Amino acid sequence: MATENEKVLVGVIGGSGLYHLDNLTFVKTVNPDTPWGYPSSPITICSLPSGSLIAFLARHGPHHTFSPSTVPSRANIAALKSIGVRAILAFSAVGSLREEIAPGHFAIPTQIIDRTKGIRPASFFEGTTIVAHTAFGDPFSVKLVKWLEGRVEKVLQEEGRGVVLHKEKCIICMEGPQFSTRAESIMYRSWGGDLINMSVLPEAKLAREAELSYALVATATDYDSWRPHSEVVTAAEVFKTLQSNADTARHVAATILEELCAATLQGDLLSEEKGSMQFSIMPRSAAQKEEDAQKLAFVLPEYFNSTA
Ligand SMILES: CSC[C@H]1O[C@H](OP(=O)(O)O)[C@H](O)[C@@H]1O
Ligand SMILES: Nc1ncnc2[nH]cnc12
Repeated sequence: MATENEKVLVGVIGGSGLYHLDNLTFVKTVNPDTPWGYPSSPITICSLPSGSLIAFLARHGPHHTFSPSTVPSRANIAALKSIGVRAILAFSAVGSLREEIAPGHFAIPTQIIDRTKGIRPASFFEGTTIVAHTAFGDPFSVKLVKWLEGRVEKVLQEEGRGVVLHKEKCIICMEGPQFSTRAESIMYRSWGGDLINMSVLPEAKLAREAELSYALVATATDYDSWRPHSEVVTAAEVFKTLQSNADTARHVAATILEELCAATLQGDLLSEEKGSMQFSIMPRSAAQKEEDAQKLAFVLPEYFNSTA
């Protein structure tokens, strides 16, 4: 029986350039076989100085072999939940759609515009006989975002490299793998987009379905392609800031994870998501297949009793 300290309540998802964390003691790796397959990388369990455990998962795999469209997000989220994770701190390399968000700056978005093309499985209920409609008006955990804003800003200020944190921003999630055209980039700005990436969806949707608190720390690598007299975004441009952003992200994680584990253990950050699916799942009918309920029990044991 795991003690409170041994529970892995916090998961970190690393994006492009962020394939490991620093200043943690390696405990073990686990690779849960979920009804949606294996996660993109084995999950590394590490301990913090207090003994609290965290789980780290590389979104694109340890050797970056999954493109944004092929990341097995259902397996990733289900695997994290299955080992006890309740709150996810995700990192992502993003393009900036605003002059004031310079490459090297960080942002914690509060809204998302979905420009993926429907080719990524985006629901645990997809392909089953069970229907659910999940609230997603606030796509990130409001409490976790608020909790992070002050802390991440403080770490960045103390670090002294002038990394600015932007708050209350809207992120466009595009399909990729190609970057946007100039016309698309300009259109996204007119829609109110501030940031752009290829990875926050369906990750955030699935975290919500799994009743996990989820927030994103977006690390700006480029200005995308909207600036009239500038070059368009290229991978080479992104790579210029990817490494230093990842170093800063590791520093942020190393500084706040201890307190994040404690807050998660106390349940302070989880109250919005916990129980949120109760009225999202359409009432049981005889037409719902038992095998589907068993599959969903892996990620939502609260509502589906597994008889497997
Ligand atoms: C390497 S540029 C495009 C790529 O970078 C971002 O990945 P992640 O969100 O995992 O950091 C972006 O979403 C694209 O997937
Ligand atoms: N400009 C951009 N568009 C989409 N995803 C990105 N990730 C980093 N920069 C990006």
